[in-house]
Amino acid sequence: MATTPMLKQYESIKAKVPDCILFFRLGDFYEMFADDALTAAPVLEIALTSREGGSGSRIPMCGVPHHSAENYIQKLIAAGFKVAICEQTEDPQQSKGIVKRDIVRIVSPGTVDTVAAEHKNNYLAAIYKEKDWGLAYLDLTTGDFRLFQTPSQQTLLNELNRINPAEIILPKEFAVSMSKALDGYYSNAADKTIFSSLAGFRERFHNYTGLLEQMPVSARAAGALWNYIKKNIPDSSLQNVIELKSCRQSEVMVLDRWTRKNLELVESSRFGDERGTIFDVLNLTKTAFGARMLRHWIQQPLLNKEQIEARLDTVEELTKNTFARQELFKCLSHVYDLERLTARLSYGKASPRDMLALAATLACLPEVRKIIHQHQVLTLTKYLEPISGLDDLSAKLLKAINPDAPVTLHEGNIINNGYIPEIDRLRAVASGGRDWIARLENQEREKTKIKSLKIGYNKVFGYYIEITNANSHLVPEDYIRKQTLANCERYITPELKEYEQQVLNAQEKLFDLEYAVYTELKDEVLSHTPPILNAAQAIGEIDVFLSLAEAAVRHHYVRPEINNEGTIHIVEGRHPVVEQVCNDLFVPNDTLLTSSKSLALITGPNMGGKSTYMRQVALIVLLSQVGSFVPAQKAAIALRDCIYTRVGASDNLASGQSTFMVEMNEVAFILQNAASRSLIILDEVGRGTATYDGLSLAWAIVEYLAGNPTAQPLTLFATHYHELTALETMFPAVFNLHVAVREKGSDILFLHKILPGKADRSYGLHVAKIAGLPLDLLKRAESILRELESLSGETYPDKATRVEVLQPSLFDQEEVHPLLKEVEEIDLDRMTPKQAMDYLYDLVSRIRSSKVL
Ligand SMILES: Nc1ncnc2c1ncn2[C@@H]1O[C@H](COP(=O)(O)OP(=O)(O)OP(=O)(O)O)[C@@H](O)[C@H]1O
Repeated sequence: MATTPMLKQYESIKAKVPDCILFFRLGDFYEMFADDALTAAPVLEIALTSREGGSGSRIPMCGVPHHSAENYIQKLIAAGFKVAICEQTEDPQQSKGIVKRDIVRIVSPGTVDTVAAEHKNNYLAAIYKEKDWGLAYLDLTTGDFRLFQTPSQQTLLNELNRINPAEIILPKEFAVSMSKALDGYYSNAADKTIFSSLAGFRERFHNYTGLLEQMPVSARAAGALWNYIKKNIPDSSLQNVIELKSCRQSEVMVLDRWTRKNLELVESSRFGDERGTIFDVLNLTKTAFGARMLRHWIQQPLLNKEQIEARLDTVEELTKNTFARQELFKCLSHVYDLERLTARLSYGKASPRDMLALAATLACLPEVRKIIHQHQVLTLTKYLEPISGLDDLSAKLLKAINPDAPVTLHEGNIINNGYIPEIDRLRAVASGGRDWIARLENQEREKTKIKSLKIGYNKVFGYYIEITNANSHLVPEDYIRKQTLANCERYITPELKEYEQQVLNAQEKLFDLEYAVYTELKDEVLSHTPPILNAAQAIGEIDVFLSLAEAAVRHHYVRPEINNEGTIHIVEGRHPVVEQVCNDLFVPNDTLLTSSKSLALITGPNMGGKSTYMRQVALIVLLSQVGSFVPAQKAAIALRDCIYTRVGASDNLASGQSTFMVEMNEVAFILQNAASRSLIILDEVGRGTATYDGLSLAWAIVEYLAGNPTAQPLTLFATHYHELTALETMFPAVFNLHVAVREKGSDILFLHKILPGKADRSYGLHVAKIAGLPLDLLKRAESILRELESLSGETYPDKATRVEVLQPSLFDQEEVHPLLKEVEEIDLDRMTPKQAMDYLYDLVSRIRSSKVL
């Protein structure tokens, strides 16, 4: 129990935020005490000390400097803590007794004002449930605020998965029932009252009454979200949040979370980040907000043909107008993150440098307009208006703010000379004062004949004259002694003090005036928030179009033709990501899916390229609906409402589901939701269970998809169950494709070419050989394979597949070539480098002349 008044004050404040680490402001530091200190010190890697807690006890303590607190706060947030910031709420010099302190802000993952990932949004989400599910999410660092409402919990989870919120608020009563579904998210159970007192929110968004009435459950979630922010960041004006948007499912393509994951749209399974994704290939944007917008576009392809064609028109024009594209790109590379700068301004966190960045960005807008005009980029003319009207503001800021302004606000040097006459005058007095002091120093040296006489300054005594003890006998009588040090004395004179007062007064007035002028400028910028955010939106879109056009040119993409006839016809299609790693070796493939031939069954060896092919088709369709050009020689794309994929094995052991269970869940979801305007990719469905169970399921799934006369989605189905190929003769919609391989002795060569008809075999054992399984094991596997095939042969729908297997053994031990033997026996340690080189030349020439190796 603390007994000092300060620690008592600490305890009473800490009691208000038991779930937070309390940053308690003491002078220039934020201190943490007791359990908070014990928890935070190791996370922040700072020293743990202790402080007198009264009655001889000591309390653990650690602290961080206030000017670098942001980094430490971020570290604690990243480690899963919430941080409450407690400031001194009165001037310590004016206060009697203990300084008043209070909590000014509670920082949690969804309410941080700085985020490291510039390409990603940082959403705070709230969920509410009545009959429907309501979702609202807001990125405080960009002002993006959206509503989403759906009757299906699965769809809600899907949307959550897409936006990947940093934090979720939900009413306490759902917290338990939702805990499994929200596993992996940072969630906060809140009191129901914050979901019901919506007056403040409704007042702020009174222009959106219609939307709020259409989406009443999401409106509640949005209101709760608003209340939560107002409570946790009471002094934020939130002026950067000006718009409320709705996310309507009917306007964008449905991509469930498995599809987004399987197609590696914005996050790859290999790296867990954007490397190796479709976003990575297309993202040539120059601005952070352009990159964030592209991320959204890729995850939300459009459904409306006119909108898609309009985007394609813009991309096409920019691919053709190379000069305009390059000029615009050059211009946008000087653009800073307008959305996040505006957000920082509205939190009162913007430094003069942020204002300069904003001004420099706005100063690029006339140039963008000029390029659009000069190069007659017709599809971009609609952006001219939103990027106009801010020139005066940027000119004013650039005139007002010193390009070398410091990060801090209270030490002057913010405002340029020549902007405000009074600032110039005060600055002249303050710096003239320094010249005057230098003159006085010389004058006093001459007068006293003390060469070492110095005039110095410190915060306690102000200006003083310092004289070493050796010269003390020369000190004039009018000097007033102020301080005695080991080898000198410090004096003042009335003249010095009088001038000091003038200088200090001028400096103080200067700093205050500079701060006031800066605040005025800041308020003026804030009053322009809506046009600035509109300009950001326009520049973001231009940036995305430039990026799509540049990617199209660099990677040789073509404009897809969008149709409503239900036909996907791709000539020489490529996988946009795999082709990047294969360079010129990628083998393009054709695709033709129509309403009468809607289900392609693809067989062929492991490693043949089946998955790559199916994903490539899905990605080409998706990119077309994003409004991007596509990797193909020609592409006619039937508009799709949704793409479903079930690719490869995945498990969700954390939620207690086995691999097979997850697979069946995903397939069930697809079958329940697929309709004629869906594209379905199924890769080796059924392989997670016993062979016959798997085969029967796969068979029945194909029948289900191909046999429905009213709703036949376009489907690509890859399988190792060769028996399924017989379905081609039973269902008119089904047709077989296979991946070509060439056999070369006991080896196989993957041609990665998709051809009509079925594959004759799987080559699984060949692939295992390539992977390096022991030869003895492979031989044994081969004999088991033959045995099994002869046993089960009669049950195969098509026996032809079996005959081919009866061929000479693949895995007989090969005779070792004499050259290899010779090389193996060389003793390299006994050779000089010259001998080794000669030997190598000889070896190469023998190999070249030999046909054997
Ligand atoms: N069209 C292509 N051109 C060049 N290389 C390709 C092509 N398609 C696939 N590949 C290469 O082959 C590898 C295997 O492809 P993929 O995973 O698609 O085979 P698969 O037939 O689905 O195999 P499995 O049946 O074992 O899942 C890929 O990693 C890629 O490097």
